[in-house]
Amino acid sequence: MLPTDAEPQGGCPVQLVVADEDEHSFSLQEEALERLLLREPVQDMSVVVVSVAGAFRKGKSFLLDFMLRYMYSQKQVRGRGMLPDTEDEPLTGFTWRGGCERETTGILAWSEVFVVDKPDGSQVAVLLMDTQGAFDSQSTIKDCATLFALSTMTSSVMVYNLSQNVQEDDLQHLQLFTEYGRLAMEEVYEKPFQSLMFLIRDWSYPYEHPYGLEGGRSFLDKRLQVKQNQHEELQNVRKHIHSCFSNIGCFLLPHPGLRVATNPHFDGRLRDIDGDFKSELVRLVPLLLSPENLVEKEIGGEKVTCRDLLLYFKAYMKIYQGEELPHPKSMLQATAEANNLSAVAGAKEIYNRRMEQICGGERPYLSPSELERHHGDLRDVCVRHFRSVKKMGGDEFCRRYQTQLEAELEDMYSAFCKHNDGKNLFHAARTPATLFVLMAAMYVVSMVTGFVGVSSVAVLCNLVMGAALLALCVWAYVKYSGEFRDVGAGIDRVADFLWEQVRNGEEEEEEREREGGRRKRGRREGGRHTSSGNR
Ligand SMILES: Nc1nc2c(ncn2[C@@H]2O[C@H](COP(=O)(O)OP(=O)(O)OP(=O)(O)O)[C@@H](O)[C@H]2O)c(=O)[nH]1
Ligand SMILES: [Mg+2]
Repeated sequence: MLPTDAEPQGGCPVQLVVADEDEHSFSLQEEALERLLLREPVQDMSVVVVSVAGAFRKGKSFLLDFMLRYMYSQKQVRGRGMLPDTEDEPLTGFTWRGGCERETTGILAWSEVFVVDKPDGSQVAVLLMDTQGAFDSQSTIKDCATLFALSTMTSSVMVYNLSQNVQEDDLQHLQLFTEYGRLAMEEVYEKPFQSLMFLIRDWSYPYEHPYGLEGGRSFLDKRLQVKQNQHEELQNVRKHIHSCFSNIGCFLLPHPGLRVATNPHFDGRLRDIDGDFKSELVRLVPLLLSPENLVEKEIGGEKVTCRDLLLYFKAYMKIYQGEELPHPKSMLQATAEANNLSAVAGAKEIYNRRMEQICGGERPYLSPSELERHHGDLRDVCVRHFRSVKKMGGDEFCRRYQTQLEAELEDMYSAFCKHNDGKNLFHAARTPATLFVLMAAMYVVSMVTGFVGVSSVAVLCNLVMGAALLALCVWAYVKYSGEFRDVGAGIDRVADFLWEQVRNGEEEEEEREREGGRRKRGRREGGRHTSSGNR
């Protein structure tokens, strides 16, 4: 048994990842991590990282403190047990407490990295890590996924702490969080993570599956079994979990007794803990931490040293702080988004199909006003269709997608307009016609100015005519061959510009004439009024 003075005196919990509650962001305490991992003699040793993660308020930190006791007991007297001689020793280490509000935030590690001699003679560094509990009322799904994923990615043994049973949603969350972790890993490994230990607390069915590792194995085999006639959704979760971890185990732990669970003054002393719990705990902790069972952290089949772990931590953190990863969402939000997106896609499909029938591919040119009328009608049909599809998320949420749909329909409309314009023969012939008119005008002006003797202007006109002829030839070649399309587009732009100038000139002229006509009519009517008044 562990002597009292072997309690974790020297060490303390060190915050490695700090959670910002308001911003829902995380930051790595690089200095603390460096102090922890870059110290002699552990920095070049292979590292074993044991972390405990799962929902909040389920005794994770409490369990880690027993692991600490075990590590200190190993350090002091080989072969001694993990429980202290005295039954009245309070449990210290990672901060734990009773009550319903969360305690641990971010990720913490124990300040002492333990050096352990393995039976094969090698020395490894053992790091214990505590993680913020998932699903507390202040964290979003993304926060929970980030911490869980970071914990999984950096540990060699991950204890998934569950209460009473393995529910389907426990598996679904594990799937979501590990997928989020896998996404952040640059290289794709067949089995990206190492050991996963399902730890079921307060196991109440020892008559079906006995406490401990063996009972856990038979229970988990049943739970994670992939069956032929199982629904695809259930199969996928199970296959995913099997594909993520190289080694999966399960341990069934009994309830520690009512004093542990409900007494506000319980301070962790063994006297208050049920015998069954203590005897199973003594079997559980060595399974994870005894020298022969230690699992060294590997990434891509390579053992990781403390120094490497520091680099991995920094790299993973950078990815989670960046914007390139998708945001994990709550089940309802993800479903509502999928519903709305599929309704948007359905409405767009209707619009596209009908517009294709009206003005698509082989259909002849349609007047722009007619096209706009069709677009208006169809837009209403599509929006009505979108609204009629049953969707989750509520009115306000759906309105956002309706606005998105309307904007996308306008984009599609402008693409159809362009396509329709392309079928207008006169539109297509605008560039050669403009160039041709330009050439003819330059020819006439050059003839007249040459005749009158202003030869410099005549030469200039000839030059412009030559340039227009060259542009016409190049344009024709581009249209025929489909090469140098940028040059063709440039010529089109110049021709359009000239065309618009001439048209603007004509419109201004017409406007002036109309204005003049109105004034004349006004004067005539004014004259008529005064003459009738005189009469
Ligand atoms: N029912 C039950 N309670 C336990 C068990 N182990 C510890 N507890 C009690 O659970 C309470 C919470 O313990 P913590 O270790 O602080 O829980 P935690 O999971 O770290 O909580 P957060 O840090 O808030 O996520 C304490 O009152 C413990 O006494 C257990 O196996 N079963
Ligand atoms: Mg805790």
